[in-house]
Amino acid sequence: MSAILGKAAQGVFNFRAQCCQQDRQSGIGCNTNVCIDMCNAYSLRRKKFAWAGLSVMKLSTLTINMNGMENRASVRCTAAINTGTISSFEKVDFRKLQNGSDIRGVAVSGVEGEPINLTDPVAEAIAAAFASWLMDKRKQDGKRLRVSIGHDSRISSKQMQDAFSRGLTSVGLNVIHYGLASTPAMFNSTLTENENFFCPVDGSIMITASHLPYNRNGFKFFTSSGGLGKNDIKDILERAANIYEKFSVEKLEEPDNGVSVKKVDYMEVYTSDLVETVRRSAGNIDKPLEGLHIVVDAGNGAGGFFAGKVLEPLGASTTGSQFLEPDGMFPNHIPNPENKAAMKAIIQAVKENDADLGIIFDTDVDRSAAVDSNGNEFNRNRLIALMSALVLEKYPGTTIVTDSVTSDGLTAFIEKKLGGKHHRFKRGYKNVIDEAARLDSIGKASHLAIETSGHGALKENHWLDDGAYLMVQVLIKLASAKSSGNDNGSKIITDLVEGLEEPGVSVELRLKINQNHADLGGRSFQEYGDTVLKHLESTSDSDTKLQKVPVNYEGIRVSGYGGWFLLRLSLHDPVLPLNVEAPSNEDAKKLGLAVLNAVKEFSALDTSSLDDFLQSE
Ligand SMILES: O=P(O)(O)OC[C@H]1O[C@H](O)[C@H](O)[C@@H](O)[C@@H]1O
Repeated sequence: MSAILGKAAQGVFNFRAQCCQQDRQSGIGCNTNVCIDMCNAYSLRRKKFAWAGLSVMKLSTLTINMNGMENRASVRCTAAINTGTISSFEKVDFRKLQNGSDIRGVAVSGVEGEPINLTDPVAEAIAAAFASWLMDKRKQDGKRLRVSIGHDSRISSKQMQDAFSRGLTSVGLNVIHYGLASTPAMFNSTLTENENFFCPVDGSIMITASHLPYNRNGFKFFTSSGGLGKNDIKDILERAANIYEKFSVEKLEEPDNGVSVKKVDYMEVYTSDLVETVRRSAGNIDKPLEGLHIVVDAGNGAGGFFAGKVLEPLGASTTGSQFLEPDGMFPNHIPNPENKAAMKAIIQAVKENDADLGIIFDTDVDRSAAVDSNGNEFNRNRLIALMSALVLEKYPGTTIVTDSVTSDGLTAFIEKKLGGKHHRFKRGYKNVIDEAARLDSIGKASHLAIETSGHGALKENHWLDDGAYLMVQVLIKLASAKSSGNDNGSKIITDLVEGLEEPGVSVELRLKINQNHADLGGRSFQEYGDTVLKHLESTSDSDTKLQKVPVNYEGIRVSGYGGWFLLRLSLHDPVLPLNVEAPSNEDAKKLGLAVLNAVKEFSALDTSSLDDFLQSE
């Protein structure tokens, strides 16, 4: 199989190399968007493409139509055309595309210092590599594997989708396009039993870079066992680098692979499942949210469906919902519930519309947050407290697994008020989910894995990391309160987090490690960061005002001055994020100063954000 894979993958790349070579010769410049259409014409209709006849005018038309951007301002179309101009076969360090358990890169030019590294050939190589990984994992029983592809609203997503599709079909996999979709829906498609929608698929890809700026893009991969982990991604990128290396060596051969490429509206299936879940839990009432006013803010990402396809069928009014239309330039605010401007926008929408509830999603809808009718946020610790309360009503005593930056007040709330157990683990949604599943599998019942970032997964939902499903839990609570005669809007939700102690001050400062600094002395930034952390640990041990937290899974977490700090290594960046929580600014500064005194001798560490915090009023 791998021989076929190599051959087929080379076929596509050789053809693309020819396209782009002719492109250069014609003096037009290598426009990747045009190559897309040629290669589709080639691999799907198996016809050779006549390059010479394209005029510059036609190039633009093709690009605009292919990007599905007909309705956008012309300035954006121009941006997209420019972004397609790349030198396709430059050397690429595939390892650099790994971002934890995701792949992320720059897909659009125009941002200084951020050259494109997610070109079409790179995406095709990754697709072919994913296919080979999947074929190794699955027993095929002679059946052709099928893979679903969805994408968020980014301006490069459609282009990436087409490149990915070519990479998969080139090695003989069937492909089903979902178009605009959410990350959780893509995972769901590996579980759905519905042949009308070609489900379940053997594997699934979401094209997204979550909340990152418009010029980035990336891939998340799923099988029915869940999202791929770090090691799988490393494996796929190594395979992709090999595939990429080999092209332009052999002559083009037409793969006789008889693949099918289909398009279905899978979001229809996913959203009707969510609707049915609420109806069922509310006692099979058709419109259990009738009379409630709920506004949604999708930040122009992929989450706009939640208003029209989930809330309205359930009877809620969604007037005043905002930024539901996809726009990959994200003109209103960053689609990220951790972003202050985003939260401000949804709070304002709730207040202006006198709504009962506000719901906000990130770009690809694996994260969410809510706002009650008074504008109180259910975000970060408060979101975890709310979800813990809902989950512990159903599963008393269960363990809630969270990331490492959660507050002491949250632990007290989960354990003392709700009667559950709090297992504060590491940052990273995949880490949190895997840990909850692991605990559960060894008999320590765990039903919720959730991060302060808004990622959350329930055991009952296959540990699927789904911002929409979290909000469905809130809707179920509102619906069942309504059906039992409690018509107080979101008050029932607000009451659930009563008693959660919140810190007076909570800050996150990100201390950068300058990788080119002589103080690293040949060490990696991880090694350097570890040395900083060890030093902080020993200075904290000798400070009588500070106590190291006994159970801690990442970085150095220390209690003192009525609060705590955590210094740890970022999952992705050469950065040591520092979280500090304390009853007052004064106490927070004492904690910050303890950190500064310990780390200031490390000259490659940029402590300016901590200095600024300590000097602030
Ligand atoms: O370690 P950091 O740089 O703070 O990033 C950590 C965060 O990275 C991404 O946003 C992941 O989606 C989160 O699950 C994770 O918690």
